[in-house]
Amino acid sequence: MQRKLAAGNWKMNGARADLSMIDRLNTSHPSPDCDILLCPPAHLVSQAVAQAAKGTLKIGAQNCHSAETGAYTGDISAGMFAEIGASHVIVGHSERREGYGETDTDARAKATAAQAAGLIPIVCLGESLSQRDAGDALNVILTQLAGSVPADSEADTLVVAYEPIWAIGTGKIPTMDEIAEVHQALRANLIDALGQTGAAVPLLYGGSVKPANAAGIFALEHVNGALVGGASLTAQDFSPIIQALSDS
Ligand SMILES: O=C(CO)COP(=O)(O)O
Repeated sequence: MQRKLAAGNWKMNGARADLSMIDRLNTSHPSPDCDILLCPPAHLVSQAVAQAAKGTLKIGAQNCHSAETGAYTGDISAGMFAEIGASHVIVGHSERREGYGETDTDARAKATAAQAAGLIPIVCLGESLSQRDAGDALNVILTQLAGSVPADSEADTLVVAYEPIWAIGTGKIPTMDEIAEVHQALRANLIDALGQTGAAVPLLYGGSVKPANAAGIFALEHVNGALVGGASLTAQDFSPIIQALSDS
């Protein structure tokens, strides 16, 4: 069985005071097969780890460099995030692919570096609206999967997140059939590539996940959790999503 994961990506939002929501999330008790993760901006990771230490909530980073150390002004390596207590790192997010020209090769290099440092990479994939309208969504997503996932991943060293670009921050989500079709294809391809490991890799859906639509999404086969942006910024919105996943 796959572990479930409710992951919050704060993106470039949040201040120290907002870390108080960690105490509220840590008092929720999801089912034992369900993990909760918050990925605040880099400057808050260390303090978030300290604040989360009393409970089971995990803290991750939103990006890392693929090198261990070196002359990369402004960058932070996976090992550095591991040293301060992070457990996961998001790689290949569409906002990195679109805004910084990151490729599948970059995403795989970062994921490989994360695994080497003991972090679990959350590898993000997703099509644009024009790619979906052209009937190319599955092809795009499976090409990204093949190019972005490290070949020697294990079930407990990899998470894959399907995030259609047009659903991020828009309030629009694909139909349940569309999400199910993509997750089914991701599962089949991961099994082809990784054998039984591929059957156990957690698959997340991301893009406008809200308290109102979470239960329907989590009821789908091969959806093992969510990567949540806007609705992870407050405990009021994130808690019911965690509860829906725990109950699924
Ligand atoms: O990009 C996302 C998470 O990584 C999704 O963001 P929203 O939940 O705000 O649509």
